[in-house]
Amino acid sequence: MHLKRIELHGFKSFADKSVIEFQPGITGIVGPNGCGKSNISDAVRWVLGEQSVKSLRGSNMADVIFNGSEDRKPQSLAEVTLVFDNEDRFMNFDYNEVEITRRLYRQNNEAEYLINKEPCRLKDIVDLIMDTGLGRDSLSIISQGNISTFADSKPEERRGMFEEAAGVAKYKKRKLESIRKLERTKDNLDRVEDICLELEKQIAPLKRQKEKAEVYLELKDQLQSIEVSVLVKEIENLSESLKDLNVSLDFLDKEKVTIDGQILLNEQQNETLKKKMYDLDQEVNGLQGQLLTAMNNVNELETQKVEIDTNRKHILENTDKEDLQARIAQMKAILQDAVNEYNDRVHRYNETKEEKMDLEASQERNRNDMMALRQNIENLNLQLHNNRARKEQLIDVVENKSGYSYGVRSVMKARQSLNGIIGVLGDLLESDPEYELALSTALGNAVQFVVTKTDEGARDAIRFLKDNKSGRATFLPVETMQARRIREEHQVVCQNTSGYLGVMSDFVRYNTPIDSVVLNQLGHIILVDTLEHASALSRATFARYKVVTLDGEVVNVGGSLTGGSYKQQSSSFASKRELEMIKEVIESQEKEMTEKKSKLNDLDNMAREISHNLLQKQMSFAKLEVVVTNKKSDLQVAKSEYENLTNRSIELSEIQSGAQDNQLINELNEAKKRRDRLTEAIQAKRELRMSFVNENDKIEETLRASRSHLREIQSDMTQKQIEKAKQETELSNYLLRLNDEYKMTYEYAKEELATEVNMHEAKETVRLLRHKIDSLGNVNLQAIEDYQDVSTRYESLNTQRLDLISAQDSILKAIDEMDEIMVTRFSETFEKINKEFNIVFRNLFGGGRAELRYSDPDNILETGIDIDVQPPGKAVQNITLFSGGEKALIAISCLFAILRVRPVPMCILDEVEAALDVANVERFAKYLKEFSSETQFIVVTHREGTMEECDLLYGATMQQKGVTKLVSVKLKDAIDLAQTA
Ligand SMILES: Nc1ncnc2c1ncn2[C@@H]1O[C@H](COP(=O)(O)OP(=O)(O)OP(=O)(O)O)[C@@H](O)[C@H]1O
Repeated sequence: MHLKRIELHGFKSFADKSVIEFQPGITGIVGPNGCGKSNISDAVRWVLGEQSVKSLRGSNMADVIFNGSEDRKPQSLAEVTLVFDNEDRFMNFDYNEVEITRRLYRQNNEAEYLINKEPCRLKDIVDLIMDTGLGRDSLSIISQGNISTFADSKPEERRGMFEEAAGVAKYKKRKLESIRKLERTKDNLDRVEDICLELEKQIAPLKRQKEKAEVYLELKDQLQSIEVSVLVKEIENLSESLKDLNVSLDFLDKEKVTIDGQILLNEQQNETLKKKMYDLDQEVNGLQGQLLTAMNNVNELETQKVEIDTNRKHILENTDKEDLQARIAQMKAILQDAVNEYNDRVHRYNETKEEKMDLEASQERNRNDMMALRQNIENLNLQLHNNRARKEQLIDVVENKSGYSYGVRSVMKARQSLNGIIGVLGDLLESDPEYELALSTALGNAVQFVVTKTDEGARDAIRFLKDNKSGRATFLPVETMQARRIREEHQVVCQNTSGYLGVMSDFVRYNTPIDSVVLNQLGHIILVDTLEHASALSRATFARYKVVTLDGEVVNVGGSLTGGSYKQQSSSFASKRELEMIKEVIESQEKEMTEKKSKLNDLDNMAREISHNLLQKQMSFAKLEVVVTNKKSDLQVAKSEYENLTNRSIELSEIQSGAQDNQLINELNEAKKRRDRLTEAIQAKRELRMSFVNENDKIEETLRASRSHLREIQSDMTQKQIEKAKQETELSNYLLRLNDEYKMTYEYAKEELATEVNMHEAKETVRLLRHKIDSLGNVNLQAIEDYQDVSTRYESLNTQRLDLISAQDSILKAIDEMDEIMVTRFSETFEKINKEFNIVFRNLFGGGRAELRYSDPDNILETGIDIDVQPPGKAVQNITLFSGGEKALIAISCLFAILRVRPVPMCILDEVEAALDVANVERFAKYLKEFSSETQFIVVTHREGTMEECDLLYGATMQQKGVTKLVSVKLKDAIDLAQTA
């Protein structure tokens, strides 16, 4: 068996589909670093089932898929196929050629495995190659890394290689499977034993319960056969008795209804009588009330009569009629006086009240006026204060020239000592307010120019400023200043231009003779109304003149424009005018203030007067209130006395005429008649009521008899109903027992089972049976069934348990056998390899000796492998103590020793000889050659010595960046290629 070819597509740097053909013997793969040589051994390893991404030099499995290069996009799938020649059936597979394929998709990380293009599982591939020596731990793929770590590995890590060589891997795998099976069997056995134990615990009590239940059922059968008959008989007897009871109850019920009716009738009669008696009582009460009133009336009238008689006698004896009339007349006059006085005081009272209210209103008005006036004065005061402050500011500007420059102020201060100073131009000129802004604009800085009479005066002043370091100023000497004017032709143009108002010098007034100065400064400046007109006029006069507007905008000579808003009106003309104005305002405000203060004084005096008057009025009003009350009471006394006297006069007249007497006697007779009528009516009603009382007594008698009879009937009925309820309960209990205990109806029991029994004996038997059943205690009828179930289950599980024990024994036996085989095979192979190792070592090292050792000789199944070597001329040392090259050579010795004992069909050696010196490389290559008749070698190498022994050489290149391409090369080219590495 040998590897015929590898087909790669999308695997690592093999982006394109590549087919690498191999043949028996040694195939060398050479090429520069990083060109993808080792990716070939990765590909073989991957197809043979490698699952460790670390072994494949990646961080996850998708790293094996071509992930793109500068010019190539990544691939979505990696696929590698190994094609083996199997004509010798070395692989246990009945085909001459065996293709093993592995694929991996990037998108879902899904893997696919195929054997001869048929999908299969990874396990199938692993099983297929298991006995071929191509397994994971075999020597089929050995890299430089394996070689260098061989020496430094722990003894246990080296064991895999020896196991593979001894062919114990499959036993190991089987043993592992057996152990797993054993564990599963043990688990099952434990589970079954647990259940058995549980069931054993249940069986004994269940058996006891079952036996008890069977006794119970037996007794229950006996009981049923007797008790059913007893119950049927009882039910029959009770049914008969209940029938009789129902008949008696019906009869009693009817009788009760009759008596109830009678009682109801009597009660209604009684009620009617009572109602009548009640009505009569009400009527009698009413009549008695009337009688009482009538009797009182009679008494009163009789008393009056006695009083009248006594009074008449007294009056007639004591009263003088003429004297009475004189007193009435006198009293009438007093009364009239009292009325007049009262009315007079009331009138005065009302008048005073109105005056008081008027005064209060005046006081309120006065208060409000004063308050308003005070507020007014305060406001005026504030304005005055502000205006005075502003006046001070303006005086400072206008009179103290604070707005002027230091030089101008110095000159003006010293004007008396200087020669011919007329004044500051701004102070000398005046204009109407509407032209002030324009004038100020027209003058500009010239407003501060100092006008002198002569040139000499100006020079003197300049000298003065200079000498005293008092600033600078500009001087306009009247004597030398030249007038400047608008040319005539331009004057014509101006007059024909709209908005033209005149030449600025025409809009100023001045008292001193300074014509030349005024014309010099203003005679050539034109005044117009608006900026538009100013621009038009400037254009019309070729921008020769300065044109100003009323708002202070300017079109300068040459045509430039100046304008905008002023922060505040600050021209000296305006200040002067404002100062005059503010002085007038202050004067008028001061006058107004004096007037207002005097008015406030008047109001204050008035307030005092009102307060005084109001106090007077309040006091008068309080006095009058008392007087009116007194007068009113005097009037009432006089009135009452007058009325008494007039009443007495009328009374006297009536007594004398006798009218009063006759009327009283008539009234008394009428009252007596009424009293007698009422007494008769009351008597009649009382008699009628008596007859009702007698009738009522009779009905009550009947009622008492009826109620007593009714009570007897009710008591009888209650007895019978209790008896009936008792029997019904018994009956339903019997029926229930039939139903509950024997699951049958009364009809069924009577028809099918009941027999004639001696009730006494039967009841005794029932009692005894029941006693026996009760003494059984709790009975679990389910136990019979449960016992059956549990014991059947127990038997089945017990059988399973025995089967599992026997299976466990078999597995243990098989494991022991496998262990035995593995120990034998391993130790035999180990001994052979050990022998060969010594020989190969001596050949490669040119002498010395080497030995393999078990690290744990007592446990051959798990022992690690230690190596002791003694190169020629050196002491025995452990492998870890040698140089890199020596370690590699020892590892290679071991490799060849294993190959001698257990040749593998194919072996990939990836730069294993890289660390050897030239002489050792040659020895290594010779060994390869020696083994190549039995083993196919694929050698990734950079070493010439190795290349020389190769039967076929491939050069790996990356003509396209990042993509590996393999081409067949001659030895010379191969050496060149390796040298570019
Ligand atoms: N998934 C991948 N896609 C594309 N290129 C990959 C992928 N995995 C590895 N490579 C490339 O493979 C190259 C390494 O290949 P390899 O290790 O086989 O080189 P080498 O010829 O054995 O080098 P040396 O002689 O140095 O051992 C690197 O260039 C790496 O970029």
